[in-house]
Amino acid sequence: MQVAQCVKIKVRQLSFAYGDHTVLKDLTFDVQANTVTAVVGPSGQGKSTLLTVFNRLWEDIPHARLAGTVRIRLSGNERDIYHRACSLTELRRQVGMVFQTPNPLPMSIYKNVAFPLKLVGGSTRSQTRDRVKRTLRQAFLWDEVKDRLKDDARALSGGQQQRLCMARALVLNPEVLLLDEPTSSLDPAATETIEQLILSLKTACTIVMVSHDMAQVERVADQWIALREGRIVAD
Ligand SMILES: Nc1ncnc2c1ncn2[C@@H]1O[C@H](COP(=O)(O)OP(=O)(O)OP(=O)(O)O)[C@@H](O)[C@H]1O
Repeated sequence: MQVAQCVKIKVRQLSFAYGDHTVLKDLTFDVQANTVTAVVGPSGQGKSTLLTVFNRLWEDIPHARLAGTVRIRLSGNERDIYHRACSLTELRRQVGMVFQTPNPLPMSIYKNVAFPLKLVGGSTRSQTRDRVKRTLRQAFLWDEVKDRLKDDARALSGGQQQRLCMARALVLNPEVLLLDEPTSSLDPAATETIEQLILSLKTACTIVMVSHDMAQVERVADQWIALREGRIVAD
């Protein structure tokens, strides 16, 4: 059966500047739902900046400004994420992010994944337990940590820490997952596991990832956006 494609993210005439340094210039593109889109290009071209546009993470940076529109289909409705009616808390729940260097919180493996649920509130202890277990399975980590859930998360290997961070981002069921060079600090085996994980997550969410590694992009991405001097180029 053919699954109808729908547009998840609609970017129109997006420009972005830090003070008088314009980093993104007049970008227009769509991201289809349940796909992996890679953002590629040389260093300093605005790839990480573009990711932060999708969850408004840049907004506290002094003198940073954005023009154009970014619409994301969330809970079935297309939303202008910069409209004042769009709640930042809700946006951040639905658009998760994982960074280049794994950043586990200084607490147990279990508590790392349970943390966002605790912040949001409303889950019983057994609901939290079930959700943490399900998410650790989804992040390909359960079998490796099920007997040491109370251990400090910082004792895990780099690859395990990154999968834990993916689990922490996934536990609230985000519709969009932003990954900023998620494997750049990992060895080839850990990288392969994360790539398998990314592919498996396509059924659950739409992924936008920054990568410097074109071989990786070929392996995991359905489309890519190449940035050069702030514009999209066709390579
Ligand atoms: N908070 C900030 N304030 C001012 N300028 C910034 C800020 N963050 C990034 N920049 C500048 O914006 C430009 C784009 O940075 P960005 O990190 O988005 O690029 P990138 O393509 O992700 O780079 P890399 O591949 O090296 O991570 C760079 O010139 C950078 O110095």
